[in-house]
Amino acid sequence: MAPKSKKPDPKPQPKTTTPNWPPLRPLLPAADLTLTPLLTDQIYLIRNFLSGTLCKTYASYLASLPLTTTPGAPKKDEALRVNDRFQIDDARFAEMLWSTTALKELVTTRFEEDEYGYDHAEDDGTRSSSSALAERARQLWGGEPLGLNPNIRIYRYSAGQFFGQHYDDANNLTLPPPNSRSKATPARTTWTLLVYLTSCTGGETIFYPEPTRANRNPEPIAVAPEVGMALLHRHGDHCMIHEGAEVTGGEKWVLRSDLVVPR
Ligand SMILES: O=C(O)CCC(=O)C(=O)O
Ligand SMILES: [Fe+2]
Repeated sequence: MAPKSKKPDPKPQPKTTTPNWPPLRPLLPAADLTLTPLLTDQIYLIRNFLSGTLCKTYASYLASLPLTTTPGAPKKDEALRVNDRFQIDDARFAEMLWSTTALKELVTTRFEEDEYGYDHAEDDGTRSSSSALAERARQLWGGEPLGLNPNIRIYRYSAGQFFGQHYDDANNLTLPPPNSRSKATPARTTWTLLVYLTSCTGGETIFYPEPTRANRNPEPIAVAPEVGMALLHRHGDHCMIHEGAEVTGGEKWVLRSDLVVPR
């Protein structure tokens, strides 16, 4: 009898390969976009951050990725959430999302334009000096913004799915060197970035302001997903408790990363 052939050595587990992300175009010109405060120092919106066409391309591309339904086994202290997720470390994509879109420009130089509905720096004939602007940027973002967290998360919520109330943690990470001549940068996350790729019924991201003496019962702030809208909210020690409300119709697709500053 022929000897049993030896089982081939188990193949090394294939690492999840980096997605072949569709190009980030068409995009609206950065000049047409603004970073609008919803709650100063806490929540900002960029409407039309990604174009409708691009969001359609992305939602159908992302549906081809191996999303997994959570919860698997919910860990202690984890928010109750039910959605389909995909997660990948992709520094190149994070850098593209930061630099080729309007995000970098809005976050580093145009973050206060809309604070009073107009660009007040020019009113008295003076422009804020670039060092004053940089200082205000550091205050707001918790440091000089370097880019986005390479940890890219994709969520799909179908009807009945949601993300229960929670706080987002700040995380330490090391940004890879942009080229062979530079060094890796120790960094930390300070703000959450959510980009809504679809609209849906329900599915609002809802923030719950802390009661104060002046307002013991503040109204929750609900953001309804809009195609292509980006939302930035402060996280870590200054995070507001928030949730992703249950989707009642359609699908809610979200791309999640975080703003990163030096540590
Ligand atoms: O999907 C949402 O609306 C919220 C997501 C969220 O809170 C998170 O990713 O931490
Ligand atoms: Fe969150």
